Amino acid sequence: MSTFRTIDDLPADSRVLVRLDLNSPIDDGEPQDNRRFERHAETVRELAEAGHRVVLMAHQGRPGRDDFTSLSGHATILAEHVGRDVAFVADTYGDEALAAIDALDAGEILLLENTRMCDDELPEASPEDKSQTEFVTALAPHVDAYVNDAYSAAHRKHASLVGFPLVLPAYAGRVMETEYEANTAIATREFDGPVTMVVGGTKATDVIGVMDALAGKVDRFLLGGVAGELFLRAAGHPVGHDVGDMDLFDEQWAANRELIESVLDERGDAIHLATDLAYEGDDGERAEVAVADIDEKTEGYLDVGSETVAAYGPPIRESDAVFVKGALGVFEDERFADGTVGVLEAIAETDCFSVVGGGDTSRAIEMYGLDEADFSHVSIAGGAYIRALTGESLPAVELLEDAAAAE
Ligand SMILES: Nc1ncnc2c1ncn2[C@@H]1O[C@H](COP(=O)(O)OP(=O)(O)O)[C@@H](O)[C@H]1O
Ligand SMILES: O=C(OP(=O)(O)O)[C@H](O)COP(=O)(O)O
Repeated sequence: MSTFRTIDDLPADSRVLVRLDLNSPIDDGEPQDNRRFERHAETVRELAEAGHRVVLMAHQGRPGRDDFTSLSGHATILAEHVGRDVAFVADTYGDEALAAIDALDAGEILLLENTRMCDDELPEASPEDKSQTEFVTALAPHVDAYVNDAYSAAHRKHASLVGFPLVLPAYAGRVMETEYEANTAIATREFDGPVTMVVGGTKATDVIGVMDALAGKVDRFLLGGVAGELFLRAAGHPVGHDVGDMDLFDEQWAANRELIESVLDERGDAIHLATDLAYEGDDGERAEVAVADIDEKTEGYLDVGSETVAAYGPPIRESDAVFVKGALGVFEDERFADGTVGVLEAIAETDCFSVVGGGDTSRAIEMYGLDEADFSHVSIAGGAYIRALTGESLPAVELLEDAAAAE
């Protein structure tokens, strides 16, 4: 269990500054509703119903990228989930923001503008340095307490995450509590039987490092997605090359080749690779090929094949714990969802401890009519989740623990 102070410990009638992670897919300039809104709404509603004055901070995208937008649309979506008005002010810590904070009544909710629109937020620096930025010194006197609910951003040393806990009493929100407990389970929990990790997705560079770090804790890895093809390539199969204007494989192969080869060499018996792959045939339908029959890379493979899906079922059913990071195929296209849905269905049928992580992968659960209740935890974190799996501590989480210990 964590040693946080939680929102249960807040003094009555507090003016609270709450850090959420509402970072979302942006389509046509508009944020798309997703699990992050639904989960954070619980913390926000509880604070407002308790009579606190609630000031929210969050980020969206990064300067220079297409997904770097204002949070005004986020306020609308969040309000629907909370069931209360969420006011928005297009300012981070200037006079307009401070006046709006001061004007809040008990139970009212205000969302400030994208924290990354303020220069003090982004460069990573120590909590001490961040606590002395104008962003933090301007906002802190206008509130009584700081609540961090943004577990999924807790690996970043940004002002809104690490600056405030040094100058305000700091508490964990409900999402922080539940994500922390479930995601650190693999580092702290002992399992009686085998532990399996399903590894896929596109961010191979992230997960291959995690596979190496978890080698002593995970009994078997079931591979698919981009990482799966890179391991097949290391095993001598001509797959895992970029076709056309793809940019998923070659760069990640160059960056990780040595690590992949050494993980395969040392832990080969624990690593299950696809024996067949799926691609788009000439008729536009799903086609499959046995890996052993692939002589040269001409196709872009978009899923593991049906023989592989069938082979991944038994190890999942025998497991005491299963952790998923990344999809086994391009599940957004129904033709290539078999691998991802197949492993999620196998997990849902067992009563093992299971965590499904990653914003993208977890979307497959509702897309294909699976029941979230059949998994122990569906995480809204990606980068923070895989760091936690290795036992790496997250700076913003550490500060909450320090705040509780110093009480
Ligand atoms: N073979 C593949 N080729 C291209 N994309 C893939 C492949 N397999 C899986 N994907 C994509 O990986 C995405 C999820 O990857 P990633 O971002 O690493 O995971 P998450 O967001 O769950 O943390 C999915 O949206 C899926 O379309
Ligand atoms: O969405 C996030 O991370 P994730 O994609 O790893 O889940 C967090 O909001 C962190 O965002 P960042 O990776 O732009 O710092």
